[in-house]
Amino acid sequence: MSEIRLFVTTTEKQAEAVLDRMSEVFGEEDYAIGTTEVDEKRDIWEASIYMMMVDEESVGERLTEALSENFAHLPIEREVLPDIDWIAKSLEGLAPVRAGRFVVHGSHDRDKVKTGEIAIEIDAGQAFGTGHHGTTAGCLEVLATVARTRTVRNVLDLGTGSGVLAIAAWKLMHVPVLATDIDPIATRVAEENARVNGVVTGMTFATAPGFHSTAFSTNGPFDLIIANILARPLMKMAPQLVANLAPGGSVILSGILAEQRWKVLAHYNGQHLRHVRTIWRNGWVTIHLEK
Ligand SMILES: C[S@@+](CC[C@H](N)C(=O)[O-])C[C@H]1O[C@@H](n2cnc3c(N)ncnc32)[C@H](O)[C@@H]1O
Repeated sequence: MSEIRLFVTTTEKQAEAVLDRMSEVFGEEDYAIGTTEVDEKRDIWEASIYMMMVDEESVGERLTEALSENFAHLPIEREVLPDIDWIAKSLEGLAPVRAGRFVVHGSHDRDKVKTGEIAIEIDAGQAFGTGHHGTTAGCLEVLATVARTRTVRNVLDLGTGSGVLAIAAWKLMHVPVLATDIDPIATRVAEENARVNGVVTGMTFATAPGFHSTAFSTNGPFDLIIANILARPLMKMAPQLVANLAPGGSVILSGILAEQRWKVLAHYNGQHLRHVRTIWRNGWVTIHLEK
């Protein structure tokens, strides 16, 4: 059965206000809600709620009612989230990607893994993260360095997508990993990918926008936090992210365009993190910071 996203498009400030209203009405129920940046320069954001098609009518009516007082001018839009097979088809045949000691490959390329490599099998699917994007590859490269040079007892992968980074961290360090995403489909795909990659224990999954879940206090604070999201939400989340970081812990940030890196660094320096290293891949930067 298809999954549906109902959303409104507005400014960041108003999207946050809509999100608060959605939390008041749907907060106790099992629907994922969240805001997403669409266009940073023009300040266009979406506030969304996700549900299965069977619940769409009742959620739609309650959402219309909830937004009627202060947000009636924002039309409620609808998206049917695409089926796995459709996306998988368009990405079939992708070649394996190598970063640090990792090789991320599809199931059709299992035989291309070389001795000594850490293989992560991810078939292109509904969640971001086949290793082909400069941000994912950048995170894998920095992750390998952090694992070699720092003591890491637990990891948070915020915005896990396909789960590729969480699986990489687990395979490399064999420590508990919390993998979260705002998108319930991603969380589900990540869990399935973890299973395919032989992760049997030690990995926890949660659907949550930002740090809005008890999973963070239950599993944290973390020695390593990886967040490959986008510059704007990363800047906004800086205080919460650092609050969930253990003393001496490392942060790997990505999803940042080269020209945005100074702003992001300024936000994290403001939270007393020290810049360790920045790497570039295809116009994207990945930043390693330390508490
Ligand atoms: C660029 S993808 C990264 C996926 C994977 N970690 C990787 O490196 O390939 C970003 C992911 O972050 C999730 N995301 C975006 N905003 C978020 C938020 N506020 N809280 C949690 N997850 C978020 C998206 O749903 C998406 O799966």
